[in-house]
Amino acid sequence: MKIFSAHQLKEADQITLEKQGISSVDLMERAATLVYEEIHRRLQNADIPVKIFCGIGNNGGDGLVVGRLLIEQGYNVTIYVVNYSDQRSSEFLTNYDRVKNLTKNWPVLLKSEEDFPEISVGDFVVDAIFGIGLNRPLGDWVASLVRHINSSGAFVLAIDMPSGLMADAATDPKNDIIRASFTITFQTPKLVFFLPETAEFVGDYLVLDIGLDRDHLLKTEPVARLIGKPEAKALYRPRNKFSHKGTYGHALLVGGSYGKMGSICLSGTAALRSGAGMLTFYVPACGYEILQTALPEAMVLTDVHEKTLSKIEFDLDPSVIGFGVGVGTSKSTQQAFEQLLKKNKKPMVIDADGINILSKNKEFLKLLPEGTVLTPHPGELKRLIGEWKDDFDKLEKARQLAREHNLIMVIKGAYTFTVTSEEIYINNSGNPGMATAGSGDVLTGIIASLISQGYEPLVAAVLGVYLHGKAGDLAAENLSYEGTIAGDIAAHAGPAILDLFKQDENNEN
Ligand SMILES: NC(=O)C1=CN([C@@H]2O[C@H](COP(=O)(O)OP(=O)(O)OC[C@H]3O[C@@H](n4cnc5c(N)ncnc54)[C@H](OP(=O)(O)O)[C@@H]3O)[C@@H](O)[C@H]2O)[C@@H](O)CC1
Ligand SMILES: Nc1ncnc2c1ncn2[C@@H]1O[C@H](COP(=O)(O)OP(=O)(O)O)[C@@H](O)[C@H]1O
Ligand SMILES: [K+]
Repeated sequence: MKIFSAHQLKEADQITLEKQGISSVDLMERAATLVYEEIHRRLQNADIPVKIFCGIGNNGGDGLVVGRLLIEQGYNVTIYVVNYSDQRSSEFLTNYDRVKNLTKNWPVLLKSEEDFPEISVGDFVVDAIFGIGLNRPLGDWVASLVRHINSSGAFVLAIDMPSGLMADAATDPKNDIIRASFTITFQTPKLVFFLPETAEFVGDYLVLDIGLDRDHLLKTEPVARLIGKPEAKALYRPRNKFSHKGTYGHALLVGGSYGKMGSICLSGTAALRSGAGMLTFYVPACGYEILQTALPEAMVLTDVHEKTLSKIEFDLDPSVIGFGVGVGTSKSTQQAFEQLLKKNKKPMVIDADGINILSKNKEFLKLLPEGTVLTPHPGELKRLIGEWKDDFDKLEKARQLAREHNLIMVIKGAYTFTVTSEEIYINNSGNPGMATAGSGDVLTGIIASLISQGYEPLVAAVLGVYLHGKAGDLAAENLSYEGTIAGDIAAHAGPAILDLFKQDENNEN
């Protein structure tokens, strides 16, 4: 699914109005009617107080329409107008009159803190104060209204965006932002729904297709793409009946150290479980028996050194090299990595201490082959690109590094972002059960495996991240979040591939 900026959405609104020959009041009616239907479907005429807080722009206009439709349906609704300015939009005004015509009363006007109504835990609050038009922090009393709503404990449904968040810019965490229980958003989710600093304000979200012009949206380059099952399925390439193990490449995983051989074992298991034709480990000598025993399908080459890597030399022609898992950052390992980079031309996936070594030796970056995939978690990323001011700054810095060295940056998190010099892909699978030691090692193995099978590194990263998350989801279905460990994620890589072709009841990933 494409993610558009506020500017792009406003442009699409305009084009839609022209092409469909409708007014913006009509489009607002259409969009807000869909919101009303969702609310009505959930509340089923329950007798709970519905309190709708409307701004004076078009987000407020949506709130007025929703309020009118709920009143017509017999709900117990109070509409409040958050009168932060006199510049009411014309769509707001049209719907303001429509509410008056229906109820014979004007909505309740809020102009300062003294006007705030009581909000009880059992109320159903609708936040229609600001949508994608917010472009600066909330003013004084509006900010305290947001605090008032947040501290009420009531269920809060945000229309389009939680008020206080901007669609495509960072919000200072000190600012007040509606903490929505649920957000119903129009046409596409917004970028801030997925960023660690802002995602928590959105709650669960639902995207409503409000019928913006399809042709225009199709040809508009989005700010990011959300990768769910349909997108992942489109990337998957089925196997040829007459293929053999050579068709699916030979993955070489270099890493491990004394006491950390499990990490590379997890990567290797995931690599084979996601389809690599052959797998060789290159590890310190102490890993030999461990790996031959734990994963008999793999071959093992060893370093002369017992506990850490000191010289990476092998007589095979790998399709991909995965480096860094459990490898440590000793001086000799750093040197061995440098020597490997100097002679290697094969695609690479670099994780964990491999990234830490790059951070300590920035000059190694220019030795990386084109399209190298780096898979940092936030700590590793910080060592690599330095501190960031906010999530947008982080994305920009990651993008700059990607551009400078032709890299694919897989920034891991609850929503993993894959960033190239041009594009952003946001993964929509995975769960908190994956916050467990070694789950990142599994991802390294899956991405290396897909590259070894012939997928382009970017496709391997995007599809690999999706399959990894889905494998975590399938594992947690049987084992619970708490009971899922990294090995279970690796074991479910195959079921995650099978799941691409399963029809879902609710059409979600
Ligand atoms: N036909 C359509 O277009 C459709 C639109 N739809 C709905 O419209 C929503 C966007 O509406 P909107 O553009 O009117 O912006 P909204 O978020 O209501 O803000 C109002 C104005 O407030 C201002 N402002 C900004 N920050 C401020 C601040 N901190 N403190 C005070 N004022 C501030 C700023 O104006 P400014 O002062 O910058 O000139 C801004 O314009 C969208 O989210 C969706 O819900 C749907 O109905 C689908 C069809
Ligand atoms: N809450 C979560 N939701 C979805 N995925 C998660 C969550 N927590 C962790 N993950 C995923 O688990 C993996 C953790 O990787 P990492 O931090 O490198 O772990 P390790 O170093 O233990 O292998 C990442 O792919 C990340 O996206
Ligand atoms: K809102």
